[in-house]
Amino acid sequence: MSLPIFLIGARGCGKTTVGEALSRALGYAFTDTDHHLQLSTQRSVTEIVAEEGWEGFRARETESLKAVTAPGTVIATGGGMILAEENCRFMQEQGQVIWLSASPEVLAERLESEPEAAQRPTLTGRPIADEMSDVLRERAHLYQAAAHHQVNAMQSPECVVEEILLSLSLARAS
Ligand SMILES: Nc1ncnc2c1ncn2[C@@H]1O[C@H](COP(=O)(O)OP(=O)(O)O)[C@@H](O)[C@H]1O
Ligand SMILES: O=C(O)C1=C[C@@H](OP(=O)(O)O)[C@@H](O)[C@H](O)C1
Ligand SMILES: [Mg+2]
Repeated sequence: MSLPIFLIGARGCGKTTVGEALSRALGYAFTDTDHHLQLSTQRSVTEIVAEEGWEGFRARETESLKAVTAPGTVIATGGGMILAEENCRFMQEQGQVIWLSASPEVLAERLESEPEAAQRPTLTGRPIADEMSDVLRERAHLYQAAAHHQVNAMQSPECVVEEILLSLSLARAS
């Protein structure tokens, strides 16, 4: 059985972009917890947060994670998925968890050039570069603790996919 692969990491690290490419390389299905949430509620992340607050969004995010998890699937999670211990435990038990790691400067640069406001309402109300520093300071240890493998997300999506495939094959061989 092919265990699901969960991609975790901060906004802009490439979970959605790399996840699609990884699924093609493996012949797996691809799914994204935020896309699932948007389809099932017919609302954007920004609309859900405006109507239900972050607490409401986080509860829906946990439901979404469980709904999309299946064998032979690459799952791009939202950047805050690791905030709930329940989600971390679930991902670790169900499959392989990969952290796409990048510096706050690289993340901010990507998000400034393509903000996708409907997907990414502000988390702190601060300018994006400051927000990404704050977020990584708070969350880096959570990404690290949740992940089976850490990969460098500051390279082309093709190279990130290669590094993930290498990590998975090395883990299988050991
Ligand atoms: N490895 C990469 N190199 C350069 N740009 C990237 C890379 N991965 C993603 N991007 C760009 O960064 C932005 C955020 O990517 P996305 O996949 O939506 O990240 P996430 O799902 O982790 O928030 C998009 O504009 C995407 O094209
Ligand atoms: O970091 C976060 O808390 C969030 C990241 C977003 O997903 P991406 O990481 O795919 O942008 C989305 O789930 C929501 O805006 C919250
Ligand atoms: Mg995404």
